[in-house]
Amino acid sequence: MKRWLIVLNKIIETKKQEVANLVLPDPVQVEKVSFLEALANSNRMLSLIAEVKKASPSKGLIQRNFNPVTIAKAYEAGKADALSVLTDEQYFMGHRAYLTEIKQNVNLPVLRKDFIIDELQVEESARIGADAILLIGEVLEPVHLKELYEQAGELGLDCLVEVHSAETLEQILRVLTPQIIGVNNRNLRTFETSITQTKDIAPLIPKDSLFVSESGIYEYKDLTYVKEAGAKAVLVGESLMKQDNQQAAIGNLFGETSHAH
Ligand SMILES: O=P(O)(O)OC[C@@H](O)[C@@H](O)c1c[nH]c2ccccc12
Repeated sequence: MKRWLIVLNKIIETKKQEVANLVLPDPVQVEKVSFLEALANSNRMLSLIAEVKKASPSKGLIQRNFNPVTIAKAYEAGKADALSVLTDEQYFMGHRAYLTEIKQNVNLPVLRKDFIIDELQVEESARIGADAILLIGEVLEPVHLKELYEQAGELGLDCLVEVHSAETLEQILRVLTPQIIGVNNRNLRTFETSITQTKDIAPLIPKDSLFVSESGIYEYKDLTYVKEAGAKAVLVGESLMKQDNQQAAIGNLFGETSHAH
């Protein structure tokens, strides 16, 4: 078996251990900002969730001199609508402290990007200052996903419900109509990435759900492709992170003339 095929299973094993050892931090005092509203009210052709991501299992180290707050501020200056912050330590070199520090320094709503499998992590997300969490359809049983979704709602957190395949989305829609649905263009088991996934799944997205296209978006023509397919927002990490200046990187992606150097 190819090594990458077992990465997702390994990540979930790690998460189970983390949950078993999890000590809930004291809640931080930060201002809540609506993730959903920020995405619904963008001035751009597509709303942008810009991701603070140091490394990943598929790409390795993306940015060497990584300072999460500096990046988040540059994304804010570049007029991102929301941020996604990786908090997984072992596979993405993230940290929950990064999310808290960003919330203390930036006014954009922040999504906690991690592999959430347990109620305790939802509570933790609220305490560290997240405005939203990611729930992954390929990782959670639909009924459990719905429970976590409802718990998040009670804590004032929005959920980005992510799916890769049509089958997963169909199963989820039997029990829940998420307000925000993300199609991950990357298959988390093979790492194969193609934005055609967004177009293929688009007909299944309920009309009242905000449709996000995630991963593998590199240039302006990718934006027009997913917009054409019906997406209202994009989640972009690597292509912004690998450039020197994240503010300019947003301008480059959207084809705006940027004077930032
Ligand atoms: O770096 P990219 O290809 O622009 O992708 C960003 C984001 O979609 C990706 O990091 C992601 C989507 N779903 C995930 C689930 C877990 C970890 C990471 C992810």
